[in-house]
Amino acid sequence: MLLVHNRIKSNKFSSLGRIYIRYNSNSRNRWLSRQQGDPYTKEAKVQNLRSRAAFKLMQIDDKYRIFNKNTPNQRILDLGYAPGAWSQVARQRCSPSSMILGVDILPCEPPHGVNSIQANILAKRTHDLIRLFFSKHFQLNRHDELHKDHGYFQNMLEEELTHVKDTELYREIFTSDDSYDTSRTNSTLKEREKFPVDIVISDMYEPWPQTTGFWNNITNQAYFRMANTSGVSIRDHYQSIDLCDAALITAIDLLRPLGSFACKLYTGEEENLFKKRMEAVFNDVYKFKPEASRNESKETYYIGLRKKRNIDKLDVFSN
Ligand SMILES: C[S@@+](CC[C@H](N)C(=O)[O-])C[C@H]1O[C@@H](n2cnc3c(N)ncnc32)[C@H](O)[C@@H]1O
Repeated sequence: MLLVHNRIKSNKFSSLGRIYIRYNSNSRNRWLSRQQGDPYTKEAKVQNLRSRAAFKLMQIDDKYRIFNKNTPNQRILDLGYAPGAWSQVARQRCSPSSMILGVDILPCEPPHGVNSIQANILAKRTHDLIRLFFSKHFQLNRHDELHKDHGYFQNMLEEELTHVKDTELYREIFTSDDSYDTSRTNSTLKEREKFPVDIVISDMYEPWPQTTGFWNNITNQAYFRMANTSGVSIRDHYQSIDLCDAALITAIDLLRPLGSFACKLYTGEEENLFKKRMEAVFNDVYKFKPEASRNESKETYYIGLRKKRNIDKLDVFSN
């Protein structure tokens, strides 16, 4: 990431003082010419996919069969979903009755048939919102169809959380382990409510280049809060490990036993430790570099299948 003093570059934003700019013009030009000649970028346009990243997930799914069109009512959580290409793939490859929730720290209009919230996955409240979104007990807007097509219901979800958080039923279902009243509902249902997600996919890391709309100087500076790849591999690796751990913790907390997981990692010296943590959570763990991932990129993908039961987070992270 290039730190510049904005006044040096341009008078336009001088009152805002310092800003971070992700690209200098050379690296931006390199990026643009690579994109222009890239067959996956072209094909993404033809197929109306929001980015070439879609093909990486397709290739992961072709090999490991994460999605299943014949399984109804699946619940899919897409972490770092913006601009939405992975969610589009999930939408295409899951049954129409499946629910997909995209979470991103950036604002983004989700693709058709996908819901979204703008939230930081590192915050516990984000986990609460995700659980509430997928909950059968507290299902929102049963009567309207709004949530089926659009993601613009975040305020309703936040409001609902404020209302239900202190209720006994919420505590019983979401927070207590032992004192749950099984006469109210059976234990399978309880497990489904506590671990409501069938598939977690995470491509969290670099944001897509923004060509329209807001720019770095918007008031809440969302662009600063995420991890941009810097080109300095050691920095990229550690930031990536943090986000992979955040995705793994989300999977421990919200993914159902036997559920599936896929996440992107920028390789580096802590990769083996991450792999061990994956092995503590999933029965089958694979590392895979899809063809659509550029050779020169340090990204690789970890796939976890058949999540184990009764995982102790402390055990996973004390290795
Ligand atoms: C490479 S993009 C994802 C591309 C997406 N999978 C697609 O196919 O369109 C990575 C995304 O991760 C998001 N991100 C980074 N840190 C995050 C965090 N802590 N919480 C939520 N999203 C985050 C970024 O905002 C960015 O949009």
